[in-house]
Amino acid sequence: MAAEASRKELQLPRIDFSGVDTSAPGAGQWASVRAQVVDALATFGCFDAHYPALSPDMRAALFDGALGELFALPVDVKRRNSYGPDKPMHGYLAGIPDLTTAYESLAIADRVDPDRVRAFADLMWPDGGGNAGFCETVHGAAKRFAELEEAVRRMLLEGLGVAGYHDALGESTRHVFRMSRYQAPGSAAEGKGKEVRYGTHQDCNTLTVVCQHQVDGLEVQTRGGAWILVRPASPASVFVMAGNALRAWTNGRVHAPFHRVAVDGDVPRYSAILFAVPEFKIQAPDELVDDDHPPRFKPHHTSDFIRFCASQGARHEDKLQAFCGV
Ligand SMILES: O=C(O)CCC(=O)C(=O)O
Ligand SMILES: [Fe+2]
Repeated sequence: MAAEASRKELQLPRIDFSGVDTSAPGAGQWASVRAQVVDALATFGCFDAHYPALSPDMRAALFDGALGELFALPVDVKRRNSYGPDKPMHGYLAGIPDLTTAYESLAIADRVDPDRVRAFADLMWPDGGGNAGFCETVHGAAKRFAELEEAVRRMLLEGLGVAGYHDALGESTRHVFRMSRYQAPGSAAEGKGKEVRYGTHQDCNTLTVVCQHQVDGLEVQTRGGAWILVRPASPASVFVMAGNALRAWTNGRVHAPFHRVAVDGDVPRYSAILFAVPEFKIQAPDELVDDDHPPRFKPHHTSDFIRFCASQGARHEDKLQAFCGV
């Protein structure tokens, strides 16, 4: 019995979005997928999404083309990707004490529209004629990530009986598209083992959509404390995770899992991630607060919480609770 329970816990939910048209909420398999989404986010705070709308061609162009070109740029060029000291965790990241090692990433912030992607490319390739191929690839892929994020958010709010908030939240949600590279430690033959490249943390935002390319490495901790390696269920998989902003806004209905990235072998790992960052005040709606669900977190702004988290480094502790727990 106990063995059965632990086996069950060690399987992360897998949800098939091939029957969902993100531009037609309610149609097709929407209702049955919604039930799975609500259950997965409440229980695990994450799930594998089979999402063929992000096609093999798009993935190949993104990872084999655009990201390779981007990371080949000199570090001083990549450092131009900054949104200022007031917005830590938004632009170029590398070697953050206690958090990342042998890792670097760049991010396009605020929206994933063509203008933002072009502005980013102009910064990286000022003499390169704007790098139209990069822009088309990155915008096309990021849009698909954003469509899935919006559909998942809508499903969750519908499932919790608070769908009326969806449009207002969407209007003040920004998307940050982050492209990451994790250096390979070296092969076992050279005596190298697994190394943590991004330390244990919970995301600060509402929802995160991660696409790992070829090399796995994302590990998620269950509520019970077990660590699970996220293995994409299919080549069309992406991974969806809830962050502390969604946990707080839902008054704890949604779980925000601790996760980390550890890699081994001699092939670098690349991932592309879309973070949905709320600009609205994080305050659980009245419908989600009652005698059975007393308020768990004080109202706050995510930008303040992000600054708090950035000042703490990677520590395996409940930062949301420390920041605004009731
Ligand atoms: O690269 C990944 O798979 C996830 C990295 C991560 O957890 C993050 O950037 O917050
Ligand atoms: Fe994360």
